Amino acid sequence: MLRVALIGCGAIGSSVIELLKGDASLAVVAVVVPDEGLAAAQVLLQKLAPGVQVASAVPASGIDLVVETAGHAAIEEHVLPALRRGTPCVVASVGALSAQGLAEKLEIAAITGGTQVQLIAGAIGAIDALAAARIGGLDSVRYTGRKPPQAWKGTPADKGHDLDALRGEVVIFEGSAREAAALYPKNANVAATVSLAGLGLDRTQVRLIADPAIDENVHTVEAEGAFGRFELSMRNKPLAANPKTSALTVYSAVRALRNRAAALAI
Ligand SMILES: NC(=O)C1=CN([C@@H]2O[C@H](COP(=O)(O)OP(=O)(O)OC[C@H]3O[C@@H](n4cnc5c(N)ncnc54)[C@H](OP(=O)(O)O)[C@@H]3O)[C@@H](O)[C@H]2O)C=CC1
Ligand SMILES: O=C([O-])CC(=O)C(=O)O
Repeated sequence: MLRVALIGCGAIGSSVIELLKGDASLAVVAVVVPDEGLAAAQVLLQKLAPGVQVASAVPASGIDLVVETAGHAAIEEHVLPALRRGTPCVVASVGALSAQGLAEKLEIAAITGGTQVQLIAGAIGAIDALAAARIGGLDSVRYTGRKPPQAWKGTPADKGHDLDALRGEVVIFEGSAREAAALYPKNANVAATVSLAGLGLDRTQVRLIADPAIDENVHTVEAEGAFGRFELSMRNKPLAANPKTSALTVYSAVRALRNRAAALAI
């Protein structure tokens, strides 16, 4: 049985706990939240997963696997120390790697601990195909993230647009994956994931769109290279608890955890 520490207990984290209930090969034994969120998390977890330890740091012992579902800041704060101690980590906030030097820090921490950090595919598919295509050489990769206006609230998109009054689609960002992930840390993790699997953070073109005509999170990837070309379009259902986040991200995290425990993984 793998003992899991979960960082973050919001929309993704609480759904992961629900899905892992009764799993014979994995048990969430600790949940890490910020100091100021400890009391609220304790109340929530008493109902959701009684007996789980609630803490403001990953316990230094008794943890076989860490999964981050918290946000960019949690990588420096919790993932790096866990890796240095030798605990493997699964990361959802892939956009954090848009900060200069963080990918290298993660690699060094994992090497120091003799372990591995895994970046999950999250809300997007075809990461395996893209990463394989990169080996033959890629010419161009374009990613478009299209979400309903409410998903862009609390982001820089608020400044230029009255999101409640949009009548048609608006391109709220156009630029590199690095800029997108840094400016939209809760909405452009997929941009970072696509870029890290493909042409890199600076050469991957990204467009982010607020579209009042949709109620799904629509992700499109167009890639071209020596392998040929592909176009992927995903229409993801958002989580009720957070319209910025697609439900598929939860399933992707659970898949990554179950694969760690499985004798045969796909
Ligand atoms: N790879 C992908 O495809 C996707 C990745 N994501 C990433 O997942 C993250 C979580 O998403 P979601 O669950 O919807 O977000 P929520 O805002 O619903 O939940 C975030 C949780 O993390 C906690 N938290 C925040 N900062 C820290 C920290 N430094 N240490 C520990 N806990 C922390 C929050 O606590 P409190 O409420 O007390 O602040 C809250 O419990 C997003 O921020 C995004 O980076 C999201 C969607 C897709
Ligand atoms: O969940 C999604 O649809 C994608 C998302 O928020 C992100 O890329 O950060």
